[in-house]
Amino acid sequence: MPFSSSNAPYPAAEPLPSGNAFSVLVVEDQGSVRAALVAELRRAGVSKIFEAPEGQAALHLFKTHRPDLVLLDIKLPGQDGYWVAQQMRESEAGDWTPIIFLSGLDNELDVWRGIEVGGDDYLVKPVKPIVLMAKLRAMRRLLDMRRRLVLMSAELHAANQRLNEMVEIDALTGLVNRRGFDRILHNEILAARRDGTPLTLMLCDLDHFKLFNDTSGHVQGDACLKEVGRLLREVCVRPRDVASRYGGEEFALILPNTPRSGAMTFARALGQLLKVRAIAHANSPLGDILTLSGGITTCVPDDSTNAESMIMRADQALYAAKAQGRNRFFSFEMQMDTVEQLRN
Ligand SMILES: Nc1nc2c(ncn2[C@@H]2O[C@H](COP(=O)(O)OP(=O)(O)OP(=O)(O)O)[C@@H](O)[C@H]2O)c(=O)[nH]1
Repeated sequence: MPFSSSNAPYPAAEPLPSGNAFSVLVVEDQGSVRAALVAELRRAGVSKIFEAPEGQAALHLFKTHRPDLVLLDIKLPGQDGYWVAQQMRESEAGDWTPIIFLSGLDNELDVWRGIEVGGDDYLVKPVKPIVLMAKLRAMRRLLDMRRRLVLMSAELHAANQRLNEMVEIDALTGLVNRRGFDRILHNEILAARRDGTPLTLMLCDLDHFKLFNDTSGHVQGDACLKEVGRLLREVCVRPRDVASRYGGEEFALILPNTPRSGAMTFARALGQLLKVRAIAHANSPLGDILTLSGGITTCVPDDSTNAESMIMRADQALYAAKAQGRNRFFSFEMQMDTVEQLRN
């Protein structure tokens, strides 16, 4: 008798909790045993049941329908249940479907081998309906728990990504903040070193911005910074150009694959755009509109180049631009060339 009907000492097998549909693949070569299992599963409320008499058909059904649980006989014509279980596990790639082995063999070595090849439990035939139901319930509980975990982990991953984006964005201007700037500059130095291409870093500082705040107030000052942010985003037309807010009224532009001449053209275009936009700066000693000064450094990075050294050079050039009267851009390397020429 393949399926035990005597369950007198046990309470009646209760159906599975209703809710999400639950599907089971029954792999059993003996038609009568299979029919008995299927009938019992139906009684238990299993909504979808797939049947296979041997391994290849079972694998095909498994891959096509991805059932929630597999009841798998060990002795099958052709490849045995151990092999089938192994193939199922390999085809899942990170996923998990509970597999319960069914066999008339009740020796411990079979249990060990079944679990070893990826089985989750083992039932000795004839199977009592109440035991089958208990196992189904337990597996379903595990499956539900796993699905919740997978969902939670996907949500956590998405939240982490959002958080990462948020912490690299400056709240006022919407530009990349200092943290993002540090990361991107570091990566671009590595990329430019690898590709042997010129990288430009430009530090820009608004001229007499303290005066702007003192005259127009902080709210207007903030609006002005926002407008400058928009403008910088506009001039960064290449996909890898990055405009960032480096500090209070300081901005930094990372311009990959941009040589010295290109950097100067870029700086001129930026100055021109700022002039056209004509943001009022009533008390500026330089005129009645907002201006900025910039320090530029350009290099094909070598092993000694790092973010600190590039920032230092751009900062030095910016200092010179301020000292020479503001509303201008200085290139660190061009200054060096000039110093070199004066020495000769
Ligand atoms: N409204 C506003 N002002 C800011 C913000 N961050 C920095 N500032 C102001 O920017 C001003 C910078 O002043 P300074 O460093 O003296 O520079 P400056 O007046 O622009 O003079 P130069 O750079 O030498 O031309 C200060 O008044 C800061 O308070 C901000 O987020 N909002």
